[in-house]
Amino acid sequence: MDGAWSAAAVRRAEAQLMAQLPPGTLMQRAAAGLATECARILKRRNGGVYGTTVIVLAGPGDNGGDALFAAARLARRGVRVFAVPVMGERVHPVAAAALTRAGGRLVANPPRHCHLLLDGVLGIGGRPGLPGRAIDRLAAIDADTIVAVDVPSGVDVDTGAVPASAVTADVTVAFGSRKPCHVLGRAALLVGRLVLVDIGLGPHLDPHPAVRVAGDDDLAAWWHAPGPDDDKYTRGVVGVAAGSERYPGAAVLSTSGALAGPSGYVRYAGTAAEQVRRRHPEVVCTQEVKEAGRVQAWLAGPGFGTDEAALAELRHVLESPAPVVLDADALTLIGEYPSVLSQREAPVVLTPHDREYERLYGSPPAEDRGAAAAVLAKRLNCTVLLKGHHTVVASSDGEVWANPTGRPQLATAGSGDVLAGFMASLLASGMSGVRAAVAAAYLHGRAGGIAGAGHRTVTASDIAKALPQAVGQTLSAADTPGKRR
Ligand SMILES: NC(=O)C1=CN([C@@H]2O[C@H](COP(=O)(O)OP(=O)(O)OC[C@H]3O[C@@H](n4cnc5c(N)ncnc54)[C@H](OP(=O)(O)O)[C@@H]3O)[C@@H](O)[C@H]2O)[C@@H](O)CC1
Ligand SMILES: [K+]
Repeated sequence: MDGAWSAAAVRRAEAQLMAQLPPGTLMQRAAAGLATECARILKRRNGGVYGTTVIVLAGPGDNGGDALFAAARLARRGVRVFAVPVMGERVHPVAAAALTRAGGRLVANPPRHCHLLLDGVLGIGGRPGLPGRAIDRLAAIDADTIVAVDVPSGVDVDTGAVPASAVTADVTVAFGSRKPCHVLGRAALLVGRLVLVDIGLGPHLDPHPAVRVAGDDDLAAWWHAPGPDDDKYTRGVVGVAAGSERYPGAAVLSTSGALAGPSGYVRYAGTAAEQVRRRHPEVVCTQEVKEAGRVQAWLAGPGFGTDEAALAELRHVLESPAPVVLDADALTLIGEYPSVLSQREAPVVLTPHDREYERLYGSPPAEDRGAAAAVLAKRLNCTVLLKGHHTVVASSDGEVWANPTGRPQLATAGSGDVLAGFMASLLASGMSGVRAAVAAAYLHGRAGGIAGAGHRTVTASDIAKALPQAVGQTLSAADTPGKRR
């Protein structure tokens, strides 16, 4: 498991490491990594480094220091460097002197165009918002590529909120570890491509990051691969209570998601049985939840309706001792009748988008989306998957996960139905609520990437079809592909 560490946690690790090293070593490691990435970009876009133009927006702290030292390295390779102090004359004095010695210039008025702009205004010491001069300069300079140093300046580093002006980067070169702003909220949209430079901080970082980020190895370790003694029942039976006469497609799509998961058997209960049977002959269909027989996990909600019949079916699902995923209309019903959840002891995963969150919580999610998911999870004693361009999962005891695989193509009608069905299958196979939510978001995002490769347009059915390939790619990429049950 990887993660993102808060500014305070990074500073604690930095202090431990710095105590073992000569002064300035970490900044030189950071600057070397940054200069290497900049040179790579300049070479790719311009065929070479020599003769290109780089402008540095330099703030008053060490973030500006990193940028100036990196720019000095580039100046020594023949780059024309112009550094603009954006907080009066306050710049890192040693780094500024190094740049001048290397042939770079500190100027108030840089050229209007550059091949690469280095955003060294604010790093982990920055408060949200940009100094006025940085805003003016950003507006006046036409840069082919903007590279943010450590974080895009102006964002709230620890929450990913962007309450005021901030830099929009093409590439962010981060030192030592990810920070929450790289993976959460609107800030994550400003990061561009994230490049991590190892400066030796790893062994000194707290083992519990502020935000967790799953990878292929986690997914493979959590995945329940069938063993020789398994049958369709022991692999887990998943029940899907979804769809209605008006919205039969939701039933078809959520069963498609469930069929792509690791469980061995999918039951469908609802009024769209005919459509489900026609599309998926392997699904066993009944009209009502209480006729469905035993399952190891339920999904309730997609296309379900919010009338009395739907509420009665939801109550039947929640009476079951199996874990449940509640999605779409089930969330609206929970918002209206919160007491239906109060007797629940088995795990519940809720999958709200922002409007559904508001129905459940009473106000829209805060810009700190990790905290927003965590407060709802705590209040309702559930796992919460808060959908967005960077989906977040929170457990009721405050664990927060950011999904690294999402992409805008996933915002298509029915995509959430597929996600919810797939997640229910993971739960039925024996995964915990949090892991099922994290794994489902991860693989669904990857499936969206496969389905949308080459800028193809993507439908929810395409995502469902791509899920088995996403599972295959993820398990094959990991060191230990799936554990035996
Ligand atoms: N940690 C590590 O392991 C390593 C860290 N390294 C680097 O150090 C960076 C952190 O540097 P840092 O601590 O000097 O803080 P930084 O972000 O440059 O700015 C603080 C200054 O900005 C000011 N200021 C703040 N907000 C403002 C605002 N909104 N508008 C205007 N001004 C504002 C604030 O002034 P104040 O207002 O508080 O007087 C203060 O002077 C880190 O991101 C990384 O790049 C690497 O070199 C090596 C390893
Ligand atoms: K920055």
